[in-house]
Amino acid sequence: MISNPASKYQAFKGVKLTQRQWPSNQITKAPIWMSTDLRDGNQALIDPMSIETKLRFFKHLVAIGFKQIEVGFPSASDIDFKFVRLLIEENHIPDDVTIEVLTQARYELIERTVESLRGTKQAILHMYNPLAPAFREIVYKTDKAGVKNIATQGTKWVKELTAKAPEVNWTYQYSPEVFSSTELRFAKEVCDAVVNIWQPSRDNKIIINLPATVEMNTPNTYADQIEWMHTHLKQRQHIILSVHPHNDRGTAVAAAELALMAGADRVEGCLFGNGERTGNVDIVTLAMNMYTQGVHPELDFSNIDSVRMLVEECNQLPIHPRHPYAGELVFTAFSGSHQDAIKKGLAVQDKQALWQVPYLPIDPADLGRSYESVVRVNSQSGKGGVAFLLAREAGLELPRKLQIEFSKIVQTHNDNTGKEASAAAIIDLFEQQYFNQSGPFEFIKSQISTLVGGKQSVDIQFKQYGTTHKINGVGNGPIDAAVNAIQSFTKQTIELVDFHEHALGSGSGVIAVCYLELKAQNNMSEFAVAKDSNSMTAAIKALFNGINRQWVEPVMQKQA
Ligand SMILES: CC(=O)SCCNC(=O)CCNC(=O)[C@H](O)C(C)(C)COP(=O)(O)OP(=O)(O)OC[C@H]1O[C@@H](n2cnc3c(N)ncnc32)[C@H](O)[C@@H]1OP(=O)(O)O
Ligand SMILES: CC(C)C(=O)C(=O)O
Repeated sequence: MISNPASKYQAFKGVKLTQRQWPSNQITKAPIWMSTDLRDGNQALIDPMSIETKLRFFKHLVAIGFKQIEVGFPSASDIDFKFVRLLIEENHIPDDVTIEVLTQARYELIERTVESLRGTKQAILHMYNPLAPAFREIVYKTDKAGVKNIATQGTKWVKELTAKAPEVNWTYQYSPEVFSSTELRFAKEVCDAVVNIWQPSRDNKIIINLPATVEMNTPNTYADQIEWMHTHLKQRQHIILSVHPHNDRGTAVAAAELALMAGADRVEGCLFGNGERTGNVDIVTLAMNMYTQGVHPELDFSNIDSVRMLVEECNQLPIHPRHPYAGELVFTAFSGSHQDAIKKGLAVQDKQALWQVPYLPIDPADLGRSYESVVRVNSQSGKGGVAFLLAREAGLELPRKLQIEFSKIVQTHNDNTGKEASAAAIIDLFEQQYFNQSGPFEFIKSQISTLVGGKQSVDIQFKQYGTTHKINGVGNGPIDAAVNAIQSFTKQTIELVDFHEHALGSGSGVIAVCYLELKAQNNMSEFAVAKDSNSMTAAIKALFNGINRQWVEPVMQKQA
């Protein structure tokens, strides 16, 4: 990089609008979408698509709901010519879909383009030529009149040659290529001249497409340019005003959105932003942005993963895991505070109509994504995420203090491995730590009976270091009775701080999970957990798991 970029690059000068309207406007309906995946997208691929791949992609675009699809540049490539013929001859184009093809403003190319479309019901013939100063001077070695003449002469040829194929209902589209860096008054002059030659009407509008062939400045500048054209073009009522933003500065989506606010009726782009250099505007993001504002985009991305897989296969290019709405990781929170907020948000979401889950701008289910990947746990995660996974994957509803206790265990595990802990690994850790707590005591069975006067008596059979013992205790309730029995055997005080239980499963397979908060030797509390088909047995088993934990841990600490 150079120390003074101004010696090499100049700031782009936008149009001066004093009364701009677009900042106060809102997008309230879907635009006309045009997918150029099979043309602009295809021309930017390392290996352009075969006819079979194009057909597969085309069918998917139709299924998504595109009504206008640019299918190629038939005068340039034999594959594209054959593909257009195949679409027409094998009847692949639904009545409500119009195919579009691109051509340069050269007689023989327009002629071949018209030939490719013979016999179709309707078609958009799209002609382009660049108008911008650098192109005039460097590429065409001509002046404004020279490039204007290419546009007007080309339009006359289009008119003449399409008239020879009257079976087709023709729509003409003209693109002043590199509009984004063309003098606005000149772009208008050329577009007005083209419109004047074509003679559109209310029933047969012309498409004037204003490409940001190279994105030159902040999106508000493009919006100003579009609003200026929208308010200055002659015969605006006979024009469909279209935009075609590229993403050189990474702001194509914003540019398209502001352009719609500025008066554009139509957007050309590609799925996931494929296309020349940094790509065309990403129609998926644009559409889903509208959806999250309550405006239906009239495109169906309710199975976003299938669209992503199709596009990856056809383009042979990967889609970034953080790509908006579609990336593998976009609904995943690793960090503790995000997980906590998502967990709380999802817990109350069922009770309300409006989507309001913190950190998730859209319900993954609307895109056919599950909640499975919403929370993943690594060393950045907190108790919320761990508890969320245990609840979702194992049905375990941990009391808050146990969430804190167990998340420290998970944290240590993750710090040691330095890796993400899968849901299965977390469940395994929980099982080892709480359900399968080994130690000197092994619960065998228990029996509870009610004494005269209402007190509870419990008989417990267990092993200690392999020797079977039978004990009895009496208390105000079965757990109290069991605590008394164990205390008199171990000669240690067991202090029960809190008790939680919940059912797990349903029908005849339902079991109880019991969580006991016990006061530990260090005066801190510690949890003991167990499950059983009988809820009281679960509680007594939990007591044994608890004394095993308290017994074993000091020994383990000594060994360590
Ligand atoms: C921004 C965009 O995406 S535009 C679309 C770009 N896509 C493509 O180019 C893919 C398909 N294109 C091709 O395969 C080829 O360009 C073809 C077959 C159409 C033409 O190939 P060639 O005849 O070899 O010409 P080439 O593409 O090199 O074009 C250069 C010539 O066409 C002229 N030209 C370029 N664009 C246009 C245009 N839109 N209208 C009229 N003339 C044009 C140039 O001035 C140049 O003329 P010159 O030879 O007198 O200097
Ligand atoms: C042909 C035009 C619309 C184009 O692809 C561009 O300018 O990027």
